[in-house]
Amino acid sequence: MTTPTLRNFVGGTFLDAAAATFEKISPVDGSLVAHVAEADRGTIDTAVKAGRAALEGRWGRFTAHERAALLRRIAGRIEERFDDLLAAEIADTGKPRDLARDLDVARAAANFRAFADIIAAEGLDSYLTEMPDGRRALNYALRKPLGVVAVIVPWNLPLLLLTWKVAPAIACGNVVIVKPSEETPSSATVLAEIMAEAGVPDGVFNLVHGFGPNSAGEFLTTHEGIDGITFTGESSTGSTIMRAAAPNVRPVSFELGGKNAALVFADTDVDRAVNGLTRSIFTNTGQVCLCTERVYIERPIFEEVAAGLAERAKALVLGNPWDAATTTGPLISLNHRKKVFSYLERAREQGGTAIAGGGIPDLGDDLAGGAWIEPTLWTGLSHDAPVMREEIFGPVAGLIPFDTEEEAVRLANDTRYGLAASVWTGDLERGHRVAGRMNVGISWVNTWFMRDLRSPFGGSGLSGIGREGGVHSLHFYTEPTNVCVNLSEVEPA
Ligand SMILES: NC(=O)C1=CN([C@@H]2O[C@H](COP(=O)(O)OP(=O)(O)OC[C@H]3O[C@@H](n4cnc5c(N)ncnc54)[C@H](O)[C@@H]3O)[C@@H](O)[C@H]2O)C=CC1
Ligand SMILES: O=C(O)/C=C/C=C(\O)C(=O)O
Repeated sequence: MTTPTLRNFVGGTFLDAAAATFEKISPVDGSLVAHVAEADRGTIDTAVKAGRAALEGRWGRFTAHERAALLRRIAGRIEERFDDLLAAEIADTGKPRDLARDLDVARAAANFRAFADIIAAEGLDSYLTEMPDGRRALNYALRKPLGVVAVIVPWNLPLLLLTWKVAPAIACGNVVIVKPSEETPSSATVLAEIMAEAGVPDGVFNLVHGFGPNSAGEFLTTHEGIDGITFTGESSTGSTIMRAAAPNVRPVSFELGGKNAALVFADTDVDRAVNGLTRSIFTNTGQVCLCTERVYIERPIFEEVAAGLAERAKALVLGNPWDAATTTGPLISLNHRKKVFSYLERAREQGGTAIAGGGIPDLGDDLAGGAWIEPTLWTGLSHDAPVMREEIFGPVAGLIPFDTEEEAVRLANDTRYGLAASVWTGDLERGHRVAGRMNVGISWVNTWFMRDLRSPFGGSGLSGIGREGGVHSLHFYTEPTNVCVNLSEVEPA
């Protein structure tokens, strides 16, 4: 089979020529997945112009009802092209087939349907105003699209995160220029085809490939024609993008890293907690911003929970993503493995004990070139160890005992991140109380990653700015114009 060349999609057309291309390498075995056309400044400029033309043309006159119908057509087409998206996502990430099927691709369709429903149901923010002198007025806020929105996403859940932003942006009448991660260009390219097939007007969805600094990412975020930026990725990249947005005072929505804690109380159902924690530590090889990397366990059940988790970690099956038995894929790249492995080395140097994993597995010659790493759990580390403080973004967590609820809350909140937490307890009153005290955007009780797309999603501190989801997305992707109509017959002189 010939290696595909993935192209930029601008103004409704896949562009033929690109000055430069780069290679996408499989994290499963190091093989070549695709050649990818890198967008230069000129390509970004053409995309901005195509977007602006769409806003000024037919797209700018679409009603909310028409946009909702379009989103539903896109969702339907995603389902028809399900197998292509699945293959693309697996080729780029190496994630297990069942995970890509049930999470990534399924959520892509769900994202479009959810925002079709949300935009169709959206009402106006309105007030009947009564002035002290007896005059009355009707105040209502019209919501207008921001305009040309830059969408920049990472490699961990490429299609899920892309559609999580594209769906509400389009629902609100914007045009988008999306830049997937250089590590995961394939599913976004299939999505561009789907957009055309679903009848999205030219220029509404534009796709540019490339890297961050001195490449498509930087060219996009610094372009004067961009009206807003939505980004998911590393906190330091968010900071760079914020600087890029500053000269033109553009709004940003950031979903950044996390160092998420789980609090396990002695009154919990241990089997249930171990099930949930196994998912929360190891799903997608720990490469979900919501994954648990710190587990605080009440002392009386520490050994039991640690043993249960270690047993489950050792039972995970690493291997070919298409094998039904595989539960765990590789990390995204050898480069990322180097970073994750450095935490394992440091944990060992600092006296940690790996009760599961701790190294690089030998999966045979076929997979020797892949970015594999063992699911790893540490005990014996202090709360100040890098494994307990810094975002690792891999299948690695540290377990630490605690003695009181107050101590557990203090440890969990002792971080500059503020994305997610989970609380495991048989006492629901305690569950509500502790979940509410977590300084995070998302706090789960006796579960993890159970999403309602209408609820606010995002983090505080180093974990982000703003919330997306439901009406929160509509607020980011629109600019309100308040209209005040005097209902009285008089106007004071
Ligand atoms: N959701 C999350 O919390 C995620 C966190 N990470 C963390 O980030 C680390 C690095 O992963 P990367 O994919 O390299 O994250 P990253 O933040 O560097 O990249 C995310 C996206 O931003 C783009 N980008 C990078 N620099 C940019 C710039 N200056 N201007 C505009 N766009 C730019 C990238 O090309 C990519 O599309 C991981 O090891 C992990 O710790 C990674 C992915 C998701
Ligand atoms: O469910 C979502 O909308 C998002 C989940 C995960 C991330 O945002 C991430 O890993 O970055």
